[in-house]
Amino acid sequence: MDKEHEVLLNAFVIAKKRYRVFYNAGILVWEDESSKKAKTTVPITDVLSVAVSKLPHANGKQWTKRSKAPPSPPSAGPIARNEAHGSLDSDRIPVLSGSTTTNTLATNASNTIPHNHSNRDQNRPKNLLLFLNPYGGKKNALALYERFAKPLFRLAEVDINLIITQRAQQIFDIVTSKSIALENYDGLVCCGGDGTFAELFNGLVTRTMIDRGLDVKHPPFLPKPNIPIGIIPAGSTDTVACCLNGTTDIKTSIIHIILGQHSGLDISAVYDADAVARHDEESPSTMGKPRPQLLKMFASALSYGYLGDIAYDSEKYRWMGPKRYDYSGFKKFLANRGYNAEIVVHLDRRGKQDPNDGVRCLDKCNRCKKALHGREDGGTSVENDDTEPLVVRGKFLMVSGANISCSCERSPQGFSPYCHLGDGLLDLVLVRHTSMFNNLRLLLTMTSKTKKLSELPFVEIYRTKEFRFTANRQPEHNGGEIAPAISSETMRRSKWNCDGEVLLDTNIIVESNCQLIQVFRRGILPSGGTGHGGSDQRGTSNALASSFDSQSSPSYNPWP
Ligand SMILES: Nc1ncnc2c1ncn2[C@@H]1O[C@H](COP(=O)(O)OP(=O)(O)OP(=O)(O)O)[C@@H](O)[C@H]1O
Repeated sequence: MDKEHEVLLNAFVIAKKRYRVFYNAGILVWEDESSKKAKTTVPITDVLSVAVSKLPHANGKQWTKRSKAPPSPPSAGPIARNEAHGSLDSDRIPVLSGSTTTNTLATNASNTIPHNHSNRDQNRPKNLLLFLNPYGGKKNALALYERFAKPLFRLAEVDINLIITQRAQQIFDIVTSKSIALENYDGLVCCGGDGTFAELFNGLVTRTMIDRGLDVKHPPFLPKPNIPIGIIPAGSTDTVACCLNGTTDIKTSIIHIILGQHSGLDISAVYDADAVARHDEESPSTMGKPRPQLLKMFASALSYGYLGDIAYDSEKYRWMGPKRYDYSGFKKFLANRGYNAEIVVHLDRRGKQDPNDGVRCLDKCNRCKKALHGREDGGTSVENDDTEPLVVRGKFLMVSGANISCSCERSPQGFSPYCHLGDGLLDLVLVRHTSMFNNLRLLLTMTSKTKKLSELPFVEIYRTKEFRFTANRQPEHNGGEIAPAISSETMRRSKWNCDGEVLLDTNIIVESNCQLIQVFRRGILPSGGTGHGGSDQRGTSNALASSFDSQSSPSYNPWP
């Protein structure tokens, strides 16, 4: 740093030690004068808010104290602050369980939200629509919001319109309701788990299809929404938040939302493979390739077999909270069920898409950057169909499509640690049905900090843009002959676990969509240095959460 350009901002004493704060070349520096090496630096762009303190310190120990109460939210206008509704939270918008909309939301372009953001000229979100799921995780999302999110949003003068959901699917219904003018918001945010986030982006992509006049059941393509979304983790697993930020720390996510940087996240779409077949048979002369029926989109993982069974079974025990996954997981582990299936996966002909290449998706990831601009590592367009199909058949304990690595607190390496957030590809993870002993190895590997699933001999991982899954079918009757009896064991089918929610359609096609949505986040820095997505190191978030009071101990959640 050039001393000449240093601007002293303040000097003060805490517990007989002298400190000074100065500004230099875009960096704020807090320095202990007795030991010039003891410095804390913050880029000016990372400062959330500046408050002038009129009360230096009453007892000589505390340096600053906010001199005034947090700014009261700006006057309401048509976005009513709901004291009138008896709400405890002045930002809260009440909704009934049957609601798909509410007349207190921004419903058309003229109902713009008044702002009072004189001290911010950066490109940060000024008003957000925030959906909170009070039902997921440990059912403490509202308490977490009140404790961590609300003060930070107030500090940063971000207007929040809060909707506390009253039922499942309500976020989807509200976001897809045309009567709400989403363009009046700088972002849509949810506070909940992976299922809540899934409702939000499924709703937003569907809304974008509706706005563009596309057929939402058989879309010719998935359009990119132009509004960023964010997640404040308050679920059971919080895999998405963990992969986006390198941590499930709630303050880190909130600060990333406030700072407003966003980047592209791949979204994988699940189509009904049977609906395609029927469509083809009915209209063989149809011009062009008929599109299969879109069932759902996912951001973390889609799993058939073991994890599908757990998702289905554990819903019955939701009252147990996150422990339900342990309980159902144990039951399904003992059952050791295998499922017959055929998977057709499209692989890069040149073998350049290696899911075990050791390259993690970190800050300024080259792979994701190139994918967005139509090129992947090999220098050719990802969109180019330079792939060949590989057919894999057998009996599987589990078949999973990982849209992201799926690393989380319970499973530090996730399904596939080198899966990228924005390269337009997903990792197909096939776990063969074997012995109970191998299942135990699988579980130990899944929860290990260092071991990877790819190291197990009964696990195969393929990187692909799409795959087709067909559960074992009853052989067709041949010329009136009676087909040989097939055991119920052979014909058994599982369910799909799609971002933690159950999907009942079995035969599906899965396709990744490169950076379909924009999410509030910053790149994850490699731990122990800087780098651009090229090293096999666990990342750490580069947010400033550590400067705030610490959250209650992180929950170590099971990993379905
Ligand atoms: N008010 C509500 N009542 C009942 N269900 C709700 C309500 N609001 C949202 N939901 C549903 O709750 C389900 C679970 O939410 P979510 O996935 O966020 O929590 P979780 O399953 O505990 O966490 P994770 O997915 O991270 O493991 C979602 O499918 C969502 O649709």
